[in-house]
Amino acid sequence: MSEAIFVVNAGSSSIKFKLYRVTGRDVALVLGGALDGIGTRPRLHAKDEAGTVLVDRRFAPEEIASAPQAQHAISEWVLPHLADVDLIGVGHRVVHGGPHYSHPERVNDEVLRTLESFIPLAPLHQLTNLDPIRVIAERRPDLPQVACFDTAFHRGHPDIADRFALPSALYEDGVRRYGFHGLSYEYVSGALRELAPELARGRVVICHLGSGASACALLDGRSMESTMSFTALDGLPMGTRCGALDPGVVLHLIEQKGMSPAQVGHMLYHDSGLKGLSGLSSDMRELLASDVPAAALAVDYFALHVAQAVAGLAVTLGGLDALVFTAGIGEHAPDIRARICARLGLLGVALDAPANAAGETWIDAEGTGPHVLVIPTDEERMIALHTLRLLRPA
Ligand SMILES: Nc1ncnc2c1ncn2[C@@H]1O[C@H](COP(=O)(O)OP(=O)(O)O)[C@@H](O)[C@H]1O
Ligand SMILES: CC(=O)OP(=O)(O)O
Ligand SMILES: [Mg+2]
Repeated sequence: MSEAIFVVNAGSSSIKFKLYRVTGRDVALVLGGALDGIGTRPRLHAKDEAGTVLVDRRFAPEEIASAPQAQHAISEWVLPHLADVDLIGVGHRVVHGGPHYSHPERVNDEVLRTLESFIPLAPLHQLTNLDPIRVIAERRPDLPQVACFDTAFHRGHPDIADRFALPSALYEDGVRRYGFHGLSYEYVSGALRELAPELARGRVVICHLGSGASACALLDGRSMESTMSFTALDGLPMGTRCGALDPGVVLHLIEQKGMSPAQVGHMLYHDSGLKGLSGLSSDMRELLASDVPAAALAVDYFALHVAQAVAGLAVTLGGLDALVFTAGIGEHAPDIRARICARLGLLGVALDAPANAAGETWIDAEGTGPHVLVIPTDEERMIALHTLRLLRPA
C-alpha cells in the first residue's frame, strides 16, 4: 500500500483513531474508528473509506474501564490492518502544549518530558494523550511521532486575552489563558473559509460543544479569545466539568469543608457540569430525553452559559458575522442550538427552524443578522495534515 499516516485522538471519554493514505500534499481517509464509552458502555467500532463496517464490538464496563485497556483493545484490532501499510508517521492530539509550543512538534525524549510536566494541568487528557506515544516509541522507535496541540492555535492571542487579573509574576511563570480545542477550531475555520471565504475573513464565534465544551472568537481565521483558559475546566459548563467558577468556592471547600485538593479536583473534573447539575447524566442525549426537573435545569444552564459566552466573545470581536456550531452537541442537538440562539436575539441571531431541525449547514433565517452554521469538526484530519506537513515540508 502507498504511504500512510496513523492518527490517535484520545479524548476524555473516547479514543478515536484513523488511518490516512498520503496523496501528495493531502491525505485521504482509509479507515476510521473509535473506542468510546470507556468505563460506561465501551464500544469499539470502525469503518473503511466506503463506510463498510469493519468492526462493531461492545464490551462489559469493567473490561474497558481505563484508557490503557482501551489502547490495548484498539492495538489488538488495528495492528493487523497496519501490517502491509507503509507508515511514515503517527500524529497525536496532545491537549496541553504549555507556553512555548505554537506549532506541532516531532516527539523526542525531551519533548515528551516537557509534555509530561503539563499532566497536572490537563488531568483528564494529557496522560491519555502521552501513553500511546510512549507505547509506540517502545515498539517502533524508528517511526516519527508528531504531537499536535490543542493549545497551539491560541498562542497568538493578544496579551489581554492571554492574562488573568493576577500578579504578573504568575503570568511569567506560565499561569496563562492557554485555550483548548484548537485543532477543532483550526479545522472548522478552514472549512468555513472553503464554504464562504468572505465570511471567514470576518468576526466569527465557533462553539465546540462536546464532552468538553468551549467557544472561540476568531478574526480572519485567527483565534482572538477562548472560554477555556489555564486548564480545560474554565468557561462553559461541560459533561462532567464545572466551567467558570468563583475561585472562592475552591477555597471554601478546602479551608472550611476540609476537602483535600485532590477531592476538589476530582469533583470539578468528574462530578460537576451537566452530571452534577442534573444528578443524572453527563450525556446531553439522556438529559434531553428525561422529564426530571434537574435535567431540564442542567440543559437550561448549559444553553444560557453558551449564549452568554457567545455574547461576550462578540464584544471582543466588536460584532458578530457568523456563529458556528460543532462537535457532538453542536452538530447533533438542534434543540440545544435553538435554545442558545433564542437567547441571542439581541445580537440579531435568528434561526431558520426547519433548516436547524434538518441539520442543514446554513441554519439562520433570512435577514440581516449573523449567519449561523453547523460545520462538523474533524480533529483527526487536521492532525494528519499537520503530521504530513511537519514530516514532509514543502
Ligand atoms: N444526538 C445528540 N443529541 C444531543 N447530544 C448529543 C447527540 N450526539 C452526541 N451528543 C453529545 O455529544 C457528546 C460527545 O461529543 P464529542 O464531540 O463526541 O465529545 P468528545 O470528543 O469530547 O468525547 C456526548 O456526551 C453527548 O452528550
Ligand atoms: C480539551 C477538551 O476538553 O477536550 P475534550 O472535549 O475532547 O474533552
Ligand atoms: Mg472532543
